[in-house]
Amino acid sequence: MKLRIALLQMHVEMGNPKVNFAHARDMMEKAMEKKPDILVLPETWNTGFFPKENLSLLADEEGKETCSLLSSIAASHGVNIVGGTTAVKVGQDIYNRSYVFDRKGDLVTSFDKIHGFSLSGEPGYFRMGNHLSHFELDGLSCSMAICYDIRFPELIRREALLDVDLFFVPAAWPKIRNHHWVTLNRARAIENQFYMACVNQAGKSGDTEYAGESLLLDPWGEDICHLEDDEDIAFGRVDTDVIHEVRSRINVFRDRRPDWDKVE
Ligand SMILES: NC(=O)CCC(=O)C(=O)O
Repeated sequence: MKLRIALLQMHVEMGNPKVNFAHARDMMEKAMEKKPDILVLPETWNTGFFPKENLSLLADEEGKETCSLLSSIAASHGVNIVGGTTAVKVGQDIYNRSYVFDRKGDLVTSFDKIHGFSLSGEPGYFRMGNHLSHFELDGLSCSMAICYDIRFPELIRREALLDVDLFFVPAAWPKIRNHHWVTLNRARAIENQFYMACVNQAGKSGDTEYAGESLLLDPWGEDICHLEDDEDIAFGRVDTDVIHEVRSRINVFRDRRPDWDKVE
């Protein structure tokens, strides 16, 4: 199976959801000129990561505005959308949440970021998730982690054991640690032998300069496409035959020792 992925490396205006919703719509419409099968957005593209003074006022109530926009673009263009994340308010709680829509505009799944980035105080503002994500798009087995989550290989491996073909990573990763962003994503792709669609914010948002460097990695950890630091859209192809080829040459899923903790 072969699918074309569009990585929407977006600049996000801190604390300005109105501007960001309009901008996300424009970028999705622009990406659709090349008719990809899946659109992928970055982390917290509605509010920025994240406006501490008024997050509760700015977060999307029940995710309604996010879902309405993503669902309408998905249905009108017949495209799958991995909607990055938005700050979503449910009752008194705020989640860093991803919504995924299929080509009909139906909600496939939602997923909440698991590890709060304590350096930015995220756990004090967001309620973190407790569930793995696993879903299908056009018959492709998919999963996801959000930004800081990629520093936790034990989480990604648990997801990978669900026989994942394509792993998504929406992020708001600063330029100051861009080598961590690229290296960690590449390592996760190599060790789990799946494709990774990693989409970061670009440019300055609030006080932070984001790395950009969104990338589509193949199961050898090689770049299929790799953006620079400016806002941009990249396109690349995922081919499940490549996954089978890689796993038949070095079959870590067959050779692994889940009983390792009993080895002396
Ligand atoms: N948005 C984030 O989770 C930032 C993570 C990050 O900057 C890091 O892990 O380094």
